Amino acid sequence: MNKSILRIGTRGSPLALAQARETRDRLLAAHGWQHDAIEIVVIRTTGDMIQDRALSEAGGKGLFTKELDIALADHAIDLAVHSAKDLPTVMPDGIAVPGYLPREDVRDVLITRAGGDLHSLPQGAVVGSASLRRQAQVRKVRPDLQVRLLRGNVQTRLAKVQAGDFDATLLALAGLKRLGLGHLAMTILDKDQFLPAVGQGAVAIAVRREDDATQQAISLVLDPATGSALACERAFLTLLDGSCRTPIAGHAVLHDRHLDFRGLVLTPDGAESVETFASGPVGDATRLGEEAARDLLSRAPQHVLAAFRAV
Ligand SMILES: NCc1[nH]cc(CCC(=O)O)c1CC(=O)O
Repeated sequence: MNKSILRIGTRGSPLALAQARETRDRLLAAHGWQHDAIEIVVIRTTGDMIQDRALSEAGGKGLFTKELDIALADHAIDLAVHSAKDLPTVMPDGIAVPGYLPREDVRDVLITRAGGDLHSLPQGAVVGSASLRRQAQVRKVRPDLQVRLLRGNVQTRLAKVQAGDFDATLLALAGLKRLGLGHLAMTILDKDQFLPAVGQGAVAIAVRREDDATQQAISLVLDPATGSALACERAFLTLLDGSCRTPIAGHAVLHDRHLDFRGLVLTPDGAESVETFASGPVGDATRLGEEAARDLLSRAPQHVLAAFRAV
């Protein structure tokens, strides 16, 4: 056997490392390989170095993937593991995303010191989030709350709530579970009231487009149901999202061979929102997401879409 069969590239955050290890462990189990057949290579990205402003202002999602794309192209790694939520809709030339690990729970959770849901927070309480989608959905439910920028990895955000700098924050349940923090005190937010981000809870694997050997090797751990849901969600986002400056949510669920998709755009203050639904056979995943996006573009008022048109 070769000394190191596959090299997995990842960011160095605890969540990124957990996702890379899950990918490694699934590959080792699926192939019956020895532990040393896969090496994890940590790569620092521009997104990891920016802590002081919203990433949407600093240049968007590619900030978390660029250095990993370069490492793939340079043959420094064979696959890169990403949170699907942080993946740009268009990958650079030569890089492909053949699929995803089985999806974790897609829901958001609310973390507070006292426990409880958004309605239980006192008037004017301070909620921290870096996500325009979460900020807008919080303001929609509770316009009286103060929503402030809170960046950093999951542990940093939890610590800021614990320290009293913020009364609450919102996080993906998937990330907490993958970090082994699924037992923390939290309130799980209903998907109908708090629609997740496109790709939330899914781990994407990127490879060199021409690297058939690696694509063959990872095919054993990819989940087709997650792939179909993500094809629909990402088609929706691709037509709508020129930037990540617009609060946007979208989620597809597969029942048997049938996909149900729901999409949402909001104004940043949450005062207005437009929703869309699409449903059809799983083979039409991409078309369903595109149809949902066109429906929103045709029905949403001009000012709600202003951020899309600006780019
Ligand atoms: N933008 C950061 C990010 N990217 C993916 C996750 C969580 C894991 C997931 O959604 O799969 C998080 C943290 C969070 O939103 O709580």
